[in-house]
Order: sequence, then C-alpha cells, then structure tokens
Amino acid sequence: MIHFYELSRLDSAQRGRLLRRSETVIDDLLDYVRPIVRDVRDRGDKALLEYIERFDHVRLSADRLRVQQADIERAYELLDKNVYAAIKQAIQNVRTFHERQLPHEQWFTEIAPGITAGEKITPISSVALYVPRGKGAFPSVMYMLATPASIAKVPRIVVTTPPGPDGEIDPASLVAADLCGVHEIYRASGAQAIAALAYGTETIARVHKITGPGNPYVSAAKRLLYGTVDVGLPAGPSESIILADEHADPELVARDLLVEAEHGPDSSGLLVTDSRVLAEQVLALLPDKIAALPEPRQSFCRTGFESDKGTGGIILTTTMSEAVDFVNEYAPEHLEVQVSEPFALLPDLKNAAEILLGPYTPIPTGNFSVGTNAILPTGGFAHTYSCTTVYDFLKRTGVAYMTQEGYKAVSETTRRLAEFEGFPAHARAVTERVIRR
Ligand SMILES: NC(=O)c1ccc[n+]([C@@H]2O[C@H](COP(=O)([O-])OP(=O)(O)OC[C@H]3O[C@@H](n4cnc5c(N)ncnc54)[C@H](O)[C@@H]3O)[C@@H](O)[C@H]2O)c1
Ligand SMILES: N[C@H](CO)Cc1c[nH]c[nH+]1
Ligand SMILES: [Zn+2]
Repeated sequence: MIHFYELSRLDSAQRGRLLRRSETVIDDLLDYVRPIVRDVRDRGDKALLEYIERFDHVRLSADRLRVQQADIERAYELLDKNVYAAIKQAIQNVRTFHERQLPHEQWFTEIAPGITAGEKITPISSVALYVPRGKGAFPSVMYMLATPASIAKVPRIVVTTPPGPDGEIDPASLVAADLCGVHEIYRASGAQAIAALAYGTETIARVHKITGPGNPYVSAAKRLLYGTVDVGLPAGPSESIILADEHADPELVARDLLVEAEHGPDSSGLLVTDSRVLAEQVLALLPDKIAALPEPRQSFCRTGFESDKGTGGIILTTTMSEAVDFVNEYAPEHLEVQVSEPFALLPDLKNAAEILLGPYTPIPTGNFSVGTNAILPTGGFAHTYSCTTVYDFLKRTGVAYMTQEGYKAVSETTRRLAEFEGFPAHARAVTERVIRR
C-alpha cells in the first residue's frame, strides 16, 4: 500500500520521521564510518585501496588511482555521440546560468568622507568534487559541480569518483570533467575518498574544500570531517515534493513523483496537495507505474512509497495554505509546483533548494538541462543552505582603507567601544595615533 497521510491526522512521530527522512540513516552510520576515516588518515593510500577493494570489489594499485590523459582520450572514443551532444548542450545551459552569478573581483564604497570599504573576491585554492557512482553513473553531477568551479577559476579542481566493476570511471563522467576543465581525477569512492581528500595521502594531496552529493556513507564521513576540511552543503539522498492543486494532471504528477524516488531506498518523493480527487487519482496510478520500472529502481520506489522505513507518499491537506506551510517546514531539495497559478504562489514558498514551476518544468529538466544547479541541500537543510553556485567556490574578504580624516572620524568611537569591552590594547592602538613616517 502506498503511504497516504492526511496532514491533520499525522501524529508527531510520523511527522518527525518525514521531516528528518534520510538524516536518521546518516546519524546511525557515524560510528560505522569513523574507523574508516581514521584508518585512511593514519595509513593513507594503503587504507584507501583496501576499502575500495572491500566496498567496490575492485583491486587497484596506487599508481592506478589517478586518471591519465590516455584514459580521457579513450573515454571520448567510447562515449555514444548522442550522449556527448546531450552533455554539451546541458553544459552550455548550466554555464550560461552560472556565469550570471559571477560577482566583480572587487568592489569599494565610500562609507563616510575618508573611509573606503569593500570586498575582494578570491577563488578557493583547491576544491574536490565528489561525483557518486554506486547506483548509477552521474556525468550530470560532474558538470553541475565542475562548471561553477571553473567559472570561479578555482586553480586546483580535483574529482574523486568510484571505479566501476572493471576498475574504470564511466566515460561520460570523464568527458564531462574534461569539457569543464577539471585538473585531477582519482578513482576513489565513498567515505574513504572523503577522508583521503581531507587528510591527503601519498597520491592525493589534501584539498581545502570538498563538495558534491553522496550516499549516507559519504554524508556521514563529511559530517565527521567537519572542522578538518570545509565539507560544503549537505547533499545526501535525493528527495522531492510535488505541490499540486486540483488543476494538475494526475498522470504527470504520478510520473514526476517517481523521479527522485527511483534514486535509492533512502530517497523520498512526496505529493502534497489540497485536492482529495487528485490525491486519489495519483494513488490509483502509482502501483502500475512503479511496477513498470526495471530493477533495482522498482524496489527503490517500493521501499520509499510502501515500506515502514520509506519516507515517500501522498499527503493531503485541507487547504493550499496548509500545504505551503508543510512544504516550508519540510524544506525539500526539489520542489515542483503544479498549481493553476504557480508564479502567484512563489512569494509564499520560502524553504526549498530548487523550485520548478508549471507542468513543462519537470524535475529531470532541473536535474540535467534547464541550467539551474541540481546539487542541492537535502534533509531539511534548505532552511539555511542554498543551491550550489559559483559562490561555493569563492570567498569574500572585507577590505578597508582610511585617510587621516576618516580615521579621526571613527577613532573616538573605536576607543570607547574597546574600553567598554575591556580591551586596553585595542583602545591604546587608537589613542593619540600619530603617523611618524
Ligand atoms: N543532493 C544531491 O544534489 C544529489 C545529487 C545526485 C545524487 N544524490 C544522491 O547521491 C547518492 C549517490 O549514492 P550512490 O550509492 O549512487 O553513490 P556513492 O558514490 O555516493 O556511494 C557509493 C560508494 O559507497 C560505498 N559503499 C557502498 N556500500 C558500503 C558499505 N556497506 N560500507 C561502506 N561504504 C560503502 C562504496 O565505496 C561505493 O563506491 C544517492 O543517495 C543519490 O540520491 C544526491
Ligand atoms: N536528482 C539528483 C539531485 O538530487 C540529480 C540527478 C542526476 N541524475 C539524476 N538525478
Ligand atoms: Zn534525480
């Protein structure tokens, strides 16, 4: 039976479970992942290679960790020409979108006479992109991460991605990396790759920031390494809400509901609607649509929509305003809005990492081709985190310059506040400050 909830009848435990979704799984894995992270810290490449062998069933030597130019050239030969063309068009749209985000390298304003202040923008010097490959290959994740990194001009863009059963990286992801100007690519997977990037090994030099999505093992490793390295936005198992009213087409809603649910058993697809008629139509359509999916996607959807641990389903509310309140509390990664006037609802939608409006903007277009970024905060973190942007690869530094006139205007204020806070050295630095040379 597909999960069907009436919002007003959800008890607090059920509500809490939906709101926490995959975050609970990540919490439970911290103790399991901790020894893996420590082992890679202590034994470097040797430990990394052992864990790759254990979890990916691929035996690599240290000299095979890094992808060579010949591997990239072979990937171009292996890649289907139509897939290549699709990747090129998608990258173009993603590039156009992200170029608009790029801020000026620096800006200054006059705060008061003699006081100039502004910001200087600098690319982060080294960033690693984790591109998943457990339940499928993700060239789209490669270009969603590498495009803004290259627009931001990060001098060292590193990628780690798991090897397939043949020990190779999927050709589409390699080509996407090359098209986007990635500098180093390593065959390295899961929590062990995150630890290698954070601490460095004999082969992989450490980076200052790691970004990119991953399964709960990857997310748990990032959570443990917070404080050692910048772990970026929390992008765990994919999830979506379709917010719909009685005008939505049940056939399209049912199809779109499976989109993020098919990522894995820990993914969530929720329909939130104030229309009982729509909810019941979608409920009737879903079983056949799930049954038509190939394995393992079918089982992933069954777990999400039907099992006790699944967090997908249909939520019926009494009003659209109640539906919007729930969406804002849930803060989904992807929000698809299928109501009669989507733009009219936009001002009320506060917490979602991505909002796709209308029946012609289904979630897969956001995942792949419309131009917006699909690497997004999950698990409710869209309350505070943004979608991936060029800003994830840049940092801002405040810069100020004062003339003697400007200094005189703030020195007394500075001294008084320094004394009030109990900092005599701060106060003395602005008392009778005479420039002798
Ligand atoms: N939020 C986003 O923007 C976004 C985008 C794309 C994908 N995703 C999510 O990313 C995830 C990708 O997951 P994936 O599994 O396909 O790839 P992945 O690369 O994240 O994880 C696969 C790796 O996990 C490790 N692993 C597997 N079983 C293990 C075990 N028992 N113990 C320790 N390590 C183990 C292996 O090393 C394996 O290579 C999915 O949850 C998907 O929903 C999120
Ligand atoms: N749904 C993912 C982000 O949550 C993006 C993606 C890539 N490929 C398929 N889907
Ligand atoms: Zn997806």
